[in-house]
Amino acid sequence: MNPIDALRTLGRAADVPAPLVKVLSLRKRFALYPDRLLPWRFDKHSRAWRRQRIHAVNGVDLEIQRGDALCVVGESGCGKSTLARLIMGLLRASEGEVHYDGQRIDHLSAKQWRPFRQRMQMIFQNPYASLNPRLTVRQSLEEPIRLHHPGWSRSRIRDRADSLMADVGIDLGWSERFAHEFSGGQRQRIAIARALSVDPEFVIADEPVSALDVSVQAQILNLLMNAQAARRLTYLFITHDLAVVEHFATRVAVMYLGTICELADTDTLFAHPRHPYTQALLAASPRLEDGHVAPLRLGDEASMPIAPPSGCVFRGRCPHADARCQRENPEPLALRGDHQVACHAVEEGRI
Ligand SMILES: Nc1ncnc2c1ncn2[C@@H]1O[C@H](COP(=O)(O)OP(=O)(O)OP(=O)(O)O)[C@@H](O)[C@H]1O
Repeated sequence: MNPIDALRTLGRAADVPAPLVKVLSLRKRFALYPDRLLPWRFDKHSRAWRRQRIHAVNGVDLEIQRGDALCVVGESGCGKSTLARLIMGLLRASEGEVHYDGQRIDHLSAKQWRPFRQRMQMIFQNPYASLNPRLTVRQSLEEPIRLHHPGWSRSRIRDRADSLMADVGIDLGWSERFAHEFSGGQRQRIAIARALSVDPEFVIADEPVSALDVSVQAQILNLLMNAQAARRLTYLFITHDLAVVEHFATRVAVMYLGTICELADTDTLFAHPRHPYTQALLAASPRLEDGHVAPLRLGDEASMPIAPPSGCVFRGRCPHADARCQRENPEPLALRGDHQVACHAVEEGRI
């Protein structure tokens, strides 16, 4: 049985509700030099010519249940945004599958994607990415409503835009202004209103507050949390800020070099992190000055997504790595409840 079929069987056997989003063995490789004809390099270890590619997402399995606020954390370049774009159909996967509400969506055409565009929306770090500078706020909000509800009257569309502005705290008197006339926080409110305008059920927010002042960040996070409660949304939330994770997430996936090394509900992850990388991340976070997690220094030999090493991708920086870690890629190990960790040292009880 191939690994994807094995995962499917596992999913059916478990007595849990069907996930809203399911990702199976997902991989995305980018050409390193897309403009070069021969992006090959001689690998002296395997004594073979290898095509140089960036392994941005390198075998991710993930389930998101309805009502989850799943935060994906990890350092810059570990593949968080690529994972989000693959799920949203903005990028084609090199391998693996994405399922939404029981239907496979990773291979659909643009036309087949259309109903999912209404159900799945994305909020970006830079709201300019989703706001057309030539449209007023009202036009920005009315455009997607009109597109997804072609039968609606002008007054109904207008009423919906008004109520969205009220929901996100944008004064109705400003509805004829353009995006550049607003502050960063207000622009993000408009981008959120635009994403919510089509009544999605699943929202991916890619670092939605990291470009904002700290004082504004909490307001936007509260807005997103209130929207989740009022509209029964499911979130995939990408961030590198652990304070945001603790405030916002119901579950956390920790990513390292294209793979998920640990996944748990938020309380468990902060109270009992098991993967050495998660422990290092938490130790580096100011909130843990009370010595809750022993500080852990990482080795320097960070691996590159261009040539991920054999075995565990974290082994070059891990103080617990041994010969098995060099050889074998660790599979996710189920601990208590929903807690999963991919680490040989944890599996063998060495840490
Ligand atoms: N279109 C692309 N072409 C080539 N390489 C890409 C492309 N998009 C992403 N990458 C590479 O893939 C890897 C993962 O990038 P990605 O943006 O997903 O990481 P990230 O964790 O979201 O980082 P950050 O937090 O800095 O946004 C990086 O090495 C990046 O340079």
